[in-house]
Amino acid sequence: MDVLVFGAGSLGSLVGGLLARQHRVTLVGRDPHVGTVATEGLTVDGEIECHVEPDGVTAVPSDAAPDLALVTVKAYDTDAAAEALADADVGATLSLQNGLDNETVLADRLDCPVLAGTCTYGAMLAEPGRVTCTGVGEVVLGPRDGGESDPADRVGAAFETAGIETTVAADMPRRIWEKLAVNAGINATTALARIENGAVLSGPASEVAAEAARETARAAREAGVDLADEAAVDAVRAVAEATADNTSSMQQDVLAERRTEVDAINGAVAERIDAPVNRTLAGLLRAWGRARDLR
Ligand SMILES: NC(=O)C1=CN([C@@H]2O[C@H](COP(=O)(O)OP(=O)(O)OC[C@H]3O[C@@H](n4cnc5c(N)ncnc54)[C@H](OP(=O)(O)O)[C@@H]3O)[C@@H](O)[C@H]2O)C=CC1
Ligand SMILES: CC(C)(CO)C(=O)C(=O)O
Repeated sequence: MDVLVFGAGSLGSLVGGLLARQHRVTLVGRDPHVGTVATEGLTVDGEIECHVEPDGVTAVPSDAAPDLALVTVKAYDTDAAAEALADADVGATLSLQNGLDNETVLADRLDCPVLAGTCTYGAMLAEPGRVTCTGVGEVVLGPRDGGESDPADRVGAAFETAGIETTVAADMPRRIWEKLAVNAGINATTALARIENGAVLSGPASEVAAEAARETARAAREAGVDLADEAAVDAVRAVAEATADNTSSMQQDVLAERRTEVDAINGAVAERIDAPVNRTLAGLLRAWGRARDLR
């Protein structure tokens, strides 16, 4: 399969690097990283180790015709990704991003099937040309409106062939909302309180995280997706237990004074329903970002 990864930072470099063990891969990202990849190849280390030689470029080539475009930019860059891919002859697009509405933004602009995905692999770009796998997880992908499709089956098989743990699922809307509940519960809470993920399992942060997840479940049901409050809260607890020592991505962003994905997570819930906890979490993080001119 010919794969173009749009947004070769941490996750895109890891998944693109793993795919490059079996497929033709082009990483679209920033220099000096993609320049190093183009000249010296890409090293994956940490929980998976390999060295591969994908192409590395800073823009979508004008003659690009990939079977798959994998979108791994931060949620606030999805519009730009859609714009950059619009003129390419793409067979199918898959988002592995966190947050809501990424697939809708891509589908509105692109003339190809858009697949939804979730990913629990952990990745960190260590230096130009080297990405660290911080956790082996799973990719779940499928049609963005649910059900089955040939493109989803083909992409799932291509991921499996490359040794990526993959499930092709017929219920992506529910899975996307459940992942959103996890991120809504854990990310902003841990970023604002400066605590590790496990600290939402008990004590004062646990009710904040649980209520943010319940509100997300309510927004899911309003959108026609069957996600029970308790399922959302259980998902938060399961991920917080499994990642107890992790610093969430949003806390890492705050500590590094980078823009966060709060608009696509808590902000997306508060936009859809009256959700006081998500509204408050989003408001505080937006205020923090505004004070630092990050958006
Ligand atoms: N890292 C992880 O372990 C996981 C991440 N995710 C999700 O995956 C998504 C990506 O996360 P992550 O990989 O950590 O983010 P990164 O910021 O590391 O990667 C995104 C990369 O895309 C680049 N980029 C953005 N716009 C363009 C453009 N127009 N042209 C070329 N390159 C561009 C960014 O460059 P620049 O910063 O210079 O704009 C950055 O290098 C997020 O939604 C995240 O929540 C999900 C599961 C795990
Ligand atoms: C699952 C979790 C909360 C793990 O840290 C995550 O996705 C993130 O930090 O963005």
